[in-house]
Amino acid sequence: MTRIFPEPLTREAFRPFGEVIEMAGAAHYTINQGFTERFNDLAFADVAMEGGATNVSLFLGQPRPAPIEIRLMERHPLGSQAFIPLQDRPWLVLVAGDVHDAASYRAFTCTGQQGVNYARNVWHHPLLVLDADSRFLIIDRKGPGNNLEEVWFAEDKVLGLSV
Ligand SMILES: NC(=O)N[C@@H](O)C(=O)O
Ligand code: NI
Repeated sequence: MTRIFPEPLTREAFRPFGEVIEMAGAAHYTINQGFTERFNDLAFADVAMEGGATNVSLFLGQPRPAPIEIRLMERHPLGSQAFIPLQDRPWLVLVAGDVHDAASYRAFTCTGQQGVNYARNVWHHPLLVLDADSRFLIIDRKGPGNNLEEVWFAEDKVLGLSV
C-alpha cells in the first residue's frame, strides 16, 4: 500500500489547490471604531457557474477508523469548497493534482486556526477530522447541475494516510 505522509499546511504549499484561510500572514486592518481587526478577502468563493449560489453550512465530522485508508477522492467541477474549523483542533487535508497519480497527492496537517478553500475542480478527500464531533463552517455552491465527481479506488490502489 502506498503511504502518504502529511506536511504542515502553508499558503505556499497549498497554492496550487486553493487558499489557506488563516489570520497568520494575512493582510488586516482595523474597523468598528478600533474594536475589530478585519482579515480580509482570504479566499475566492467560486460558486456562480451554471446558476450556482453560495451555500453556507455546518459540518459535524467524526474521525475515520485508524489507520486511515484512502478509498476515494472527489472534486466539485462547478464550484469551490471552503472548510473553516470552529474549534481549535488539528485536522487533515488531502489533495491531488491527478487523481490517478499517487505521486501527485499532497497531505497536510492543519491547525485549528487554519481553514482551506479548495478551488473549483480540485481533487480532495472528504472532510478528515481527528477528534469526535468536530465542527466546521462550510462555504460552497448550491444550484443546478452535478457538482460532485468521485473516483473510488480498486482494493490494490487504496492509499494509506499516516498521521
Ligand atoms: N459532500 C459534501 O458536502 N462534502 C464533501 O464535498 C467534502 O469535501 O467533505
Ligand atoms: Ni468536497
